[in-house]
Amino acid sequence: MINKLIQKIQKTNAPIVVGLDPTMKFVPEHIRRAAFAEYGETLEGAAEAIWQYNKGIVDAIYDLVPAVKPQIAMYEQFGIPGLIAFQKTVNYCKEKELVVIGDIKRGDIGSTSEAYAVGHLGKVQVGQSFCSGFDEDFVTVNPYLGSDGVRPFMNVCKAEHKGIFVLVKTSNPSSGELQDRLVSAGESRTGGEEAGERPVYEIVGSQVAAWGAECMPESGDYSYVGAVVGATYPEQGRILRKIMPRTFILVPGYGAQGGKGADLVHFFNEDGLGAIINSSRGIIAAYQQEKYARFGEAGYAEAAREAVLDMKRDIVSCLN
Ligand SMILES: O=C(O)c1cc(=O)[nH]c(=O)n1[C@@H]1O[C@H](COP(=O)(O)O)[C@@H](O)[C@H]1O
Repeated sequence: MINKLIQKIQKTNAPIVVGLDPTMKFVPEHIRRAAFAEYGETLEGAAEAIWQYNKGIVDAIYDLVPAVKPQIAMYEQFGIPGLIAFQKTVNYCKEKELVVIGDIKRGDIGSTSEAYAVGHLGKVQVGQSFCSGFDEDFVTVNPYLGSDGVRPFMNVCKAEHKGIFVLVKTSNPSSGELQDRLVSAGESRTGGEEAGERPVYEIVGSQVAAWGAECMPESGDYSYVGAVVGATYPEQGRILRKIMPRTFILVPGYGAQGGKGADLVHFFNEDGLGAIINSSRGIIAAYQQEKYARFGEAGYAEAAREAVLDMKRDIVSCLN
């Protein structure tokens, strides 16, 4: 799957993921009205509204980008109907040949991680049969529990030719509270600060590179164990790019969180690959920004398409 993602990035010339993070306040009035007329102001009505909204966006952008990233919390807030909307969204994006990154941020003790991995990337045994659960192509993984929390995902990826992105340095304002802490690492930091101490995110990055070395596809330069590093921390991105040369980096934080094309250059390798940039609200709710207000609510999908084209111009011009 990592090679499919790379081929699609090359074909579209757009190292971009559109984040499908719907909330009711983004869904245009005409979609909400139709969904509530059919299902009432219920969880079913809300789930129908976000599914129809997503479908409009996917139809408008699927030819421009290689991948989408539905964030499962945005669907879980609507309970079981929301999860059905998540499943419909994953299936529809796959029909459109998009690579689907399920943003689930899971990670637990080994036996529980195995269930997460099977449910989202693999097949669960039901009697003599094996059935797919959500069946995304990649998922995001939280490494806080260590190797036995991550290996079940690696094992399922190996069997199913799928992939993961492991949180290394997250984009949020307080990510440094824990992730930037200097801890004893038993080796000196390159560039030499205090010998034997490294920030936690560097240690996690080294660990991700080691997991990744065990998970190289039969051909190709990049592992199917990737990393998540926020666009809001370009300096850490530059350091991590060096620590994890064969790791593909998923970079959230562009747009709504303040990341810009110019911040992203060092997330990429010399081959022009190695990173894929996510924007969610900046694309799917573009029509609510002054810049795209001319599209109006009814034109929300066209506004999303225009925002993808602008993002692509920004990133490609900075890379060139
Ligand atoms: O794993 C992620 O995707 C993720 C990691 C991170 O460090 N920061 C981060 O924002 N994300 C996700 O990326 C998306 C960013 O959304 P926007 O800020 O609207 O572009 C959300 O779905 C977040 O959950």
